[in-house]
Amino acid sequence: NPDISPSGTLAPADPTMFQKRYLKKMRDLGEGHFGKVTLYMYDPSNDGTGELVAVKALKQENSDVPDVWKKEIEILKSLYHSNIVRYKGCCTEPGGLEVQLIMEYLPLGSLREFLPKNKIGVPQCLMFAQQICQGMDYLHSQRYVHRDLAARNVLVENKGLVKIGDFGLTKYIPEGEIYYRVRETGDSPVYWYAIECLKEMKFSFASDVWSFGVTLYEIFTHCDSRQSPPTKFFEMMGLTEGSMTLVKIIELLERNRRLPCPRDCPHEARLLMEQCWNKNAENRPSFRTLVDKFDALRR
Ligand SMILES: C=Cc1cc(F)c(CN2CC[C@](CC#N)(n3cc(C(N)=O)c(NC(=O)OC)n3)[C@H](F)C2)cc1O
Repeated sequence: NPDISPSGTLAPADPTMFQKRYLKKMRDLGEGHFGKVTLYMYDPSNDGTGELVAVKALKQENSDVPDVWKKEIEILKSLYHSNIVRYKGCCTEPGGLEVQLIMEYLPLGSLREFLPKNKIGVPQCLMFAQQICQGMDYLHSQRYVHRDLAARNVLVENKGLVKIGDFGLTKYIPEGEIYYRVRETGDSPVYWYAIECLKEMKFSFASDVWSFGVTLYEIFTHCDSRQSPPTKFFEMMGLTEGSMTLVKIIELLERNRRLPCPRDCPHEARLLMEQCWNKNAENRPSFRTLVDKFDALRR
C-alpha cells in the first residue's frame, strides 16, 4: 500500500519502514542486558494474515544511548549472508525515542532450544559448525567482532541451515587495529571468553574463534544443560562466588585446563576445538581456515 506523499504522487512504500500501530505482540522471545526481543505479527490489513517478525527493542532507561543502538541496526542492515539473520527494517514511534530493530523470525529458535529436542548426528553437527564459520568469516571480512558467539545466538532455519542471530555486542574494528577494548563487564558470558578477554578485556577476531570453540563444544553436547560451559567450569573450579570466579577461570585456563571432550565428538573435531582455545591468540585458526578444515572433515 504505497503512501500518498505530500505532493499527492504515489510514493512507493518503503518496505523497511514498519508502522508501530500494525505490530501485534505475540510473545517474548528473549531478554538481554539492554532490552528484549519479542515476536510480533505485522498485520496492516488487521485480519491476522500478517507476517511474523522478531523485534528487538531497547529497555526505555537505556534508550538514551541511541548511537550504540543505531550502530547495531546499521551493522545488521549492512550484512548480507545466508548464515546471518536477515534485517527486515526498523520501526520508529512518531517523535518517540524508541527505535526497534525488525528481523526475520526463525520459529525453531536457537541451537539451545533445537539441539536437546533433535538428536542430530555427527555429520549434521559438522555441517552446522561449518555454516557458523562461514557466517563468521563473512562478519570478520566486514571487520566486525561479534563478542557473543554462543549456541544461544545461533538460530535454526531448518535441519540444513543455521544463521547467526544476534549482534548485540558486535563492534567494528578499525583498519590497522587488532583489538577492541571494553570497560564494562556487565553480565558478560565469561565462559565463552578467550583468556585475553578475561585478563585484559581485549576482543579480536581471534577471541571470536575461541568462542566458536565453546560453541562447537555446545553443539557436540547437544546443548545438554548438565554439560553446559558454566556447569563444567563450576565443576572444575569448585564452588566460588563473585569476583573470585573470574580469577579462578583465568587460573584454570592458564594451567591449560579446558572443557572436556564431548562423548560424540570425533577426534579431528576435538583437535579443532583445542586449536580454537590456544592460549596464544595468534596461533588460533581464522574462520576462513576453519571453513576449509570442516570441508575436509565432512568428506
Ligand atoms: C537488547 C539486547 C538483547 C535482547 C535479547 F533478548 C537478546 C537475546 N535474544 C537474542 C535473539 C534470540 C536468539 C538469537 N539469535 N532470537 C532471535 C530470534 C529470531 N530472529 O527469530 C529467535 N527466535 C526464537 O526464539 O524462536 C522461537 N530468538 C532470542 F530472542 C534471544 C540479546 C540481546 O542482545
